[in-house]
Amino acid sequence: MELGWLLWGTAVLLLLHVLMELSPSVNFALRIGFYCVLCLVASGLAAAACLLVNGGRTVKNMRIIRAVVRTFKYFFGVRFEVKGLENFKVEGPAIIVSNHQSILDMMGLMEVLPDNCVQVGKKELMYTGTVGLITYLGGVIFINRKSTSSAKMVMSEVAKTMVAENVKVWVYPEGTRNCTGDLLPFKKGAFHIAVQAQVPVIPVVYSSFTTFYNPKTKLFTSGKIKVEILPPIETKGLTSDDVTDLTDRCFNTMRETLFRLSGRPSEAKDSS
Ligand SMILES: CCCCCCCCCCCCCCCCC(=O)SCCNC(=O)CCNC(=O)[C@H](O)C(C)(C)COP(=O)(O)OP(=O)(O)OC[C@H]1O[C@@H](n2cnc3c(N)ncnc32)[C@H](O)[C@@H]1OP(=O)(O)O
Ligand SMILES: CCCCCCCC/C=C\CCCCCCCC(=O)OC[C@@H](O)COP(=O)(O)O
Repeated sequence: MELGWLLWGTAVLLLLHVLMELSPSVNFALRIGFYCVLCLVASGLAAAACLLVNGGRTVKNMRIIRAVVRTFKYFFGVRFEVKGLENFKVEGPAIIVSNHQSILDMMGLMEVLPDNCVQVGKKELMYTGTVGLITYLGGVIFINRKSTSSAKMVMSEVAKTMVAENVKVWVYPEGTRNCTGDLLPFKKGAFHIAVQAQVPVIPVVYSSFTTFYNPKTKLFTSGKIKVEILPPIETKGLTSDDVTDLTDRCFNTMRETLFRLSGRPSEAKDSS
């Protein structure tokens, strides 16, 4: 009886392996499916740990979430090469901005996440079962992207509480996932908060995933992600009139870094 199950199990695994070798789209679907199942199961377990250790919604839970998510890279053969971690060592609160390529970014986020740091996320994440529960318990700030006025109100409230509670806030200023190897224009919310709270902006750049991950071509193999934490950009003395300039400066620095980390010649070099 047990031998029968073992044989069936082996046969199913072999079949999946052959299918994955034969068809890139099956390979892609299975790997992404596995990632989602892993997130859902790990979130359930982490949520129980968070409730037992910290009792409810608090940024302290991010330490537990970070420890769990840091094991995910071994399942997918993803390696990280991190530079500039010392730039996170600024005293007190800060706004961290980074590029957002895929749902896989949660691995890169947790790889470098400093203590006392929460993220801004779309409110739809709350309805993803255990993943929604863990984002809630971790203190993620939910915004309604369909309502600019309510998103702006939440962001302005964040500018006040982050200073009072000494937390860093991680924002994806592109506002959506973008896996093209370039950046989308930045939305200004993160930079408004930084100026309102008079806290530095710390840019973080992840190299392009396109060599090992591309949902359009159904590519998902193992690969290396370079991460660079750039020096903080001070905002002391800046006013709302300076937000556009601050946004542009940050965008240009991050775009140059993205191209350098991804081995793509920058526009300036292109035209020369
Ligand atoms: C254990 C296992 C676990 C496994 C799972 C792991 C889970 C781990 C937990 C971690 C979870 C992380 C979750 C990450 C989720 C990532 C996301 O969801 S990304 C999507 C959501 N994020 C964002 O959208 C952030 C960036 N967006 C912005 O900053 C936007 O500006 C906005 C505030 C949302 C508003 O956007 P929009 O409505 O599109 O309007 P704009 O064009 O940007 O702005 C209009 C206008 O208003 C000005 N303005 C913007 N903000 C402010 C402000 N705070 N104060 C004053 N004015 C503001 C802006 O300048 C524009 O005016 P202008 O004249 O054109 O300049
Ligand atoms: C009971 C309901 C069950 C629902 C099950 C849903 C399954 C979801 C399972 C796993 C998902 C793992 C995702 C980890 C968190 C990813 C956060 C993220 O990257 O969100 C994307 C968002 O930033 C940008 O959104 P868009 O690019 O604008 O879109």
